Amino acid sequence: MKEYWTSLASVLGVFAFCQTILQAVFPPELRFATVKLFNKIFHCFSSYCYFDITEIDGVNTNELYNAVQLYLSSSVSVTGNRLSLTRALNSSAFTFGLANNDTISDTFNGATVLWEHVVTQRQSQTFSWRPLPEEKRGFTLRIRKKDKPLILNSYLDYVMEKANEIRRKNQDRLLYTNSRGGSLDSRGHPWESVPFKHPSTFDTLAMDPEKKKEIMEDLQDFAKGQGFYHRTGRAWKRGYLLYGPPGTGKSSMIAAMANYLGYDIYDLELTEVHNNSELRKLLMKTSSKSIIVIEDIDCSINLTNRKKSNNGGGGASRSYYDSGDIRGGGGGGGEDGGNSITLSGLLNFTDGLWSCCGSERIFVFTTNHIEKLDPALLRSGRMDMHVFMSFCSFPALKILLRNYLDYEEGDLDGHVLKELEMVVDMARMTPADISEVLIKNRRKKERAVVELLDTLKIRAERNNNNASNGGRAVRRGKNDDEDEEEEEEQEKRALDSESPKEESEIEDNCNKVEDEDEEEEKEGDGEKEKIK
Ligand SMILES: Nc1ncnc2c1ncn2[C@@H]1O[C@H](COP(=O)(O)OP(=O)(O)OP(=O)(O)O)[C@@H](O)[C@H]1O
Ligand SMILES: [Mg+2]
Repeated sequence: MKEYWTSLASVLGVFAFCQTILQAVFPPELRFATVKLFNKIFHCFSSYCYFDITEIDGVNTNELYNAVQLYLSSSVSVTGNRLSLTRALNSSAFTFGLANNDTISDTFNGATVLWEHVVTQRQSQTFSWRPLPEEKRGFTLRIRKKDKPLILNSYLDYVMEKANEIRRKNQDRLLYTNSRGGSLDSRGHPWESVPFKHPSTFDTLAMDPEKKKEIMEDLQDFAKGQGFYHRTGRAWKRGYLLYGPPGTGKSSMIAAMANYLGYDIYDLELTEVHNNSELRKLLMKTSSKSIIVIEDIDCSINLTNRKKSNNGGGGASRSYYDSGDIRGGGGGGGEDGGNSITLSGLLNFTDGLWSCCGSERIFVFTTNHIEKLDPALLRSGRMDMHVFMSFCSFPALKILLRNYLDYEEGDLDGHVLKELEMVVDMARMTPADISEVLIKNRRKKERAVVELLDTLKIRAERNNNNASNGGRAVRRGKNDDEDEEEEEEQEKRALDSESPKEESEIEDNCNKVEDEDEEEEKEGDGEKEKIK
């Protein structure tokens, strides 16, 4: 035993001596080259090749890393022994993942591959312009050399496709916002995200069925149109402009689109963007299969060369200038601090070369005042589809009755339906107004219909009277904003003063229905007693 320890000590001694000589004689570059050479020799004799898929690729987040993580989460949950388990904030689903530095094998077309999740601590002295995550994460894929030409590309395509499928199936889509201003998070993202759970779908959306069908088909064509866009040399993107009065379902339509296609939403708050280059960076950080939304575009950018100052209502704390710029009120640049996005910057965002960095993206702009938009924004090819979200029509009303009261076409009395049809267009009520009436009385369906009919009739009559007092409307117009605003104010005040009357009338009618209900109940009780 003693002899064994003596020989071990002498071997270690010789090894240490050689190392000291090596360090003393050879410079570090040579030592590094020697290690590299050894590695090369080792790889020559190894029958495997390795591919590193790092989480952050230079400055961008590597889409493949996220896809692999998702793809493995589905297979890991079944087979793995050691799993990492996460649940994102507000998310309903648990996600299984490969634990740090753990491995899992997978088979594809008869070949076996091995995935390793590699997590290492980032060295603190690493210099970076922005804060980096403390850990460096990545996956290493090991494939037999002989399998590499056969499977590598098709396997990675398969992984990407599967990951997309899983995401869509999980319904785990994200709503991104740039409300943090220009600052980046530790992974270099300017966007913050929350799980997107808006329940609006094309089924619940009250609008003309023909128009709805057209939009759904257009979306389907777009989603399946990779080949078409490639063949025709067009960027794989599409623009929608949704316009119409408040409460007609523009935002609901965006949610329905996202739910229909399974896309994420990027809700771009222009008032938080300080200049064109920041806008471009935001665009670069959006992923494919997403909808990029700018709501109330007419309020975010001055397109009419009118001087107007905004006192900060509704989050639009900006001043507007003749140049068509918007300047960041809170951007620290003051009026002339150089913080501005221009209309051309915005057009480049949707249409220029930068708009193609990524694919399969839909741009949606919404506005209540299409007439205020610059023709450049409306030019054909820029916003491919202009969708007018109108006041509630009769077909849309039927959808609301079905959704809120569970009334199908034949359930309602034909006479009531006819009456509804006659007044609904003239009433010019938005689906939002109508759903308010319905939701208030959803437990008493008949009362809901009576109240709705009364409200529609009163509104229709008022609109009729207003139309016959047309002189007022002619006097207005002339592009005089102050007049316009004052008239809006007056109408609002008139509306307010009318509403008590409306309510009392409606109340009377509803009381009638309630009395009838009570009588019916009494009769019913009487009958029950008789049966007893
Ligand atoms: N077409 C519609 N179909 C179903 N519900 C609707 C529709 N339009 C409005 N609503 C209801 O009214 C609410 C407000 O609608 P929404 O926010 O989509 O309107 P909007 O057109 O985006 O309004 P704004 O111009 O003020 O942003 C929705 O939550 C929804 O319940
Ligand atoms: Mg909206």
